[in-house]
Amino acid sequence: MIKVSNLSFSYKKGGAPVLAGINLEFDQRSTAIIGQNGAGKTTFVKLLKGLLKPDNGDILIHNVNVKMKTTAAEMAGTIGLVFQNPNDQIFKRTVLEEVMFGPLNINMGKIIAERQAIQALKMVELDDKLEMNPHDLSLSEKKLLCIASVVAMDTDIIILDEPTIAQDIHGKEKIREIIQALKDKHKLVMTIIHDMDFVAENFERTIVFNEGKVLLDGDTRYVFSQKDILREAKVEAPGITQLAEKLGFKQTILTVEEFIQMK
Ligand SMILES: Nc1ncnc2c1ncn2[C@@H]1O[C@H](COP(=O)(O)OP(=O)(O)OP(=O)(O)O)[C@@H](O)[C@H]1O
Repeated sequence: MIKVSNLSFSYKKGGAPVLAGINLEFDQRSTAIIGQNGAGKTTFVKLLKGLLKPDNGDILIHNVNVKMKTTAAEMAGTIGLVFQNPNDQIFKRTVLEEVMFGPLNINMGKIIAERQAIQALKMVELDDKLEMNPHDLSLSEKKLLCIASVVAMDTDIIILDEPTIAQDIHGKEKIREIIQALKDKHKLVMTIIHDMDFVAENFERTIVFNEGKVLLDGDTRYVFSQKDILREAKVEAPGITQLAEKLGFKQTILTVEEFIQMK
């Protein structure tokens, strides 16, 4: 679905690279991108989305080079990106207008755009707030609204930047269900996230970024078994994984349910 070759980027011309020599391929496996603050994760997804231009290297999405996509609508129809901070994304006067904006922008007709928007708002349980001003929603609801705005566009690739921040247990459960529904529709769901329990429970593949490079990449279970490399990247496996390891479990445990079964 996505092929990234030899990708490099720096914010200042001739400055230190924020990303250097990234080679990655993405298929439909749900993928978490982890790594310490400043590792380059957000920069990487902005490059995928075409919001930044690479200094070097290529990004092919469905075999088309991102460089060749010229209009905002063309880019928007390919990848949906939900920003970490909803205030960077929200700008319309009502919840419904906000979620219809994306579909209309990629040239869906008004009737279809409204249907898509209402379906997406049902998914995040905000369909009873269609006429509300988005800025009057709680932070948790604003984040769900931003997810709905991207889901409504029905792109094959959906990237969520820190979706679980500001969510309580109910909000997290809702996000879990949304991710599962997107996976069931064979979408590539990618997330940048610091919540390792959520990674272990929901993502098949995990990529560890460190100082602008890919340090580790593989099935989530394999990645969380590599404790020395994780330490180098200054990230920790989930608590339950570490506990099982300390208790001498041979297999890498990812969830409480697995832990109970293995006991
Ligand atoms: N607009 C910008 N201008 C200049 N430097 C930037 C800009 N945005 C990010 N950076 C720098 O690029 C580096 C990588 O930042 P990036 O936001 O991609 O990291 P990250 O892994 O997503 O971090 P976090 O987990 O904190 O979101 C950091 O050193 C950051 O300070």
